[in-house]
Amino acid sequence: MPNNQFMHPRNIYRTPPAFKELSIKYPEFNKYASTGLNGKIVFDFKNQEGLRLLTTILLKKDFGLDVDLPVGRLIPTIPLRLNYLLWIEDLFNLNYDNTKKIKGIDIGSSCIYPLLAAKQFQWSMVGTDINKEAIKNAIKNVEKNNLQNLIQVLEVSEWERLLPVAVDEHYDFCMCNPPFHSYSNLNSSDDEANNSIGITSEMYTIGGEVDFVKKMIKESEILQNSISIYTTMVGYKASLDPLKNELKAIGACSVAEAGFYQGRNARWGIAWTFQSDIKLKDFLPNKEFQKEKLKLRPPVSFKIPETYDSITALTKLSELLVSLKLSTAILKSKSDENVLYQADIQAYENTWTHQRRKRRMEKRLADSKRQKTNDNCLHVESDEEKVDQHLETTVNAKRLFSATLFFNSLRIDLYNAIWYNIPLIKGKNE
Ligand SMILES: C[S@@+](CC[C@H](N)C(=O)[O-])C[C@H]1O[C@@H](n2cnc3c(N)ncnc32)[C@H](O)[C@@H]1O
Repeated sequence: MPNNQFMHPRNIYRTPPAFKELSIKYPEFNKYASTGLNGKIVFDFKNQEGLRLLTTILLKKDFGLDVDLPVGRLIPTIPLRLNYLLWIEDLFNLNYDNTKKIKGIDIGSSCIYPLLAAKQFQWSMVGTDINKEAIKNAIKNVEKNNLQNLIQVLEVSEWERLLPVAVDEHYDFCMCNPPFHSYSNLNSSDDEANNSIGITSEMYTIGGEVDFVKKMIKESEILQNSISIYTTMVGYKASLDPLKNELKAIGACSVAEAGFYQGRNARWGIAWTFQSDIKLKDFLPNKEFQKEKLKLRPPVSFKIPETYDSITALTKLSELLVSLKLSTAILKSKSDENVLYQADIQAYENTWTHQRRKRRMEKRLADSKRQKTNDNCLHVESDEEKVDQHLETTVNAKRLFSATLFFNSLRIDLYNAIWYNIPLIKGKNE
């Protein structure tokens, strides 16, 4: 699973679940799994029924929680829930010793956060929701797990976030996984909204998550120290800036942010406090990784046509780098006879986004020309396309990169960006 190295260091799902073990222990799991040619169990993550089953199995196996996840409702991905909870735990570790009894509020609760928080950390939680069905399911799951002593479930009105719960009582924290999307996106082309599974009130709210959290911020301004640490998750990174501006405007003492990465999915967190004695800390594993990325990113290899000698391969690759406007500084080491070519590559602008589409268009054009001229170099283009695809996926977040390219008649290593395998065929120029 990509992105797992960005999970919270204490997240048990940094090591993906052992599907083989699950398939033996839970025979019903096999309905959604198959054995690949390499003997590995492949799970169908796109199947909602399968995903629901996997989530219930993991909750049982890893947390001793017996949870009913109703059909048609949001299926809570546990690695994400843990990433968020573990960041909150980090914030407590910064401020309190581990004997402190923690009391928190979860706004918008199918009860997954309170269940995990109570079971894993023994925090006592109040879970609120506006949806009667969600409340009913939450209560059922709390009772099923005998956690009534730690979890209370409350129905609240759509217009409120924290006030009804925290007005007369102090809480150590609050958390929230708000409906991300705005009703104006209902039936729109927003992929994120369209791909989410759940009922409308789980996913949509007036003004989207920014307005939802702004209301929470407004209430926090009234409540001040009634809650020591306010936190929320957001589904869009772009929501962080308007929320941080809002927090600045109301004079929050300190603000921190977090990145929750799991599988191919990312979410963000924001925390604030009005207490000057409370310390907050960012959790931005991706940013840390950006600093370290040149050391960490594993190379990816691509085969190039067997008919290429190393000079041809190098020429093709150089053409590609030039077309991507990458600056290439040749660093050929004279001392090492095996090194034919060594270069330092820098990107100053994002020229690779949509390269695949551009290539496809160019290929189509070239194909139609080729039909006329009966040219036979189709193979070469498709390999270049592969390199493009890789560059596109590797550096897709408009991330500029620097890479070192070595060429020694065996392979070209674009360290941290690409690993280009060159077969050992000596050309007549070598
Ligand atoms: C994205 S779901 C999150 C559910 C659960 N916390 C999770 O992480 O799986 C958002 C939830 O917020 C609830 N909700 C919407 N407006 C609310 C409000 N004003 N107060 C409390 N809950 C609300 C919805 O009914 C829904 O259950």
